[in-house]
Amino acid sequence: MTATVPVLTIDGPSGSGKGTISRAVAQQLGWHYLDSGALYRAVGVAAGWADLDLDDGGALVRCTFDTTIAFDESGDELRVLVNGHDATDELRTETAGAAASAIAAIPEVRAALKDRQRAFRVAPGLVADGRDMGTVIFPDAGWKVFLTASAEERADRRYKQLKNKGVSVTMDGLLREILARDARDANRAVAPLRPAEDAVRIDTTGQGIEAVVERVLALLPARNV
Ligand SMILES: Nc1ncnc2c1ncn2[C@@H]1O[C@H](COP(=O)(O)OP(=O)(O)OP(=O)(O)O)[C@@H](O)[C@H]1O
Ligand SMILES: Nc1ccn([C@H]2C[C@H](O)[C@@H](COP(=O)(O)O)O2)c(=O)n1
Repeated sequence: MTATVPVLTIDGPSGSGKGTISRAVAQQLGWHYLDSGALYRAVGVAAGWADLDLDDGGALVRCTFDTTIAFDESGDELRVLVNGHDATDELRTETAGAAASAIAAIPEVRAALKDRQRAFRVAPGLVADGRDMGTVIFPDAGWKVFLTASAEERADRRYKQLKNKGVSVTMDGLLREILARDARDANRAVAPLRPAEDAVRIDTTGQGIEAVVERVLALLPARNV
């Protein structure tokens, strides 16, 4: 019975630290981890490979059904295979993020990915990160967190992350992209980015990663629930 498997959801805007915090918390708990954004990014990348138009909703829905997405957790880093190809690095680009955000506004795409996300709810537990984990995918989750940080700090985090990878970017450009993605994710008609009513909101502006991990872990009364 999957509904009895405990779930912690961590939603929030781009760069709020969802992935970093979720992975660390899942590791400490020994739980599984769902990076739901990777599914939307994978469809975006597959659509790019097939040269699909991001305005062609029908083709994007078919692409969602046709795209195979597999997570390989055997190494140090989580690898994502899209249609059998390791697309991990391509998935993390700003282009893939923007495509994912556009595709994610199509209700049929969201519906097609629902069961794939719920299938991650496997014992001993799941930490799920995204935009609608607490509101739509796992509304019965035992713990819900909504992470935020100022747009400037999120752009700064992304700047440092990309610079470390040798990617040439500007702060102004990143800030613009973050604000545009926030607006698209929060204003779409279906499953918009917003905190669940019962989510604990944590503003991570000026807070280090370890402090945020501890705050999230402290929400779970017994850490081996
Ligand atoms: N509390 C924090 N303080 C400082 N840096 C952080 C913090 N949380 C995350 N970071 C850093 O910010 C960058 C972005 O974090 P992360 O990828 O986890 O964000 P995200 O919310 O999952 O973003 P996206 O939705 O775009 O995938 C990473 O380089 C990460 O190390
Ligand atoms: N649960 C989710 C997860 C992601 N998306 C969309 C919107 C995001 O801008 C894009 C990329 O997500 P990220 O990898 O940055 O977390 O995918 C969504 O609509 N719902």
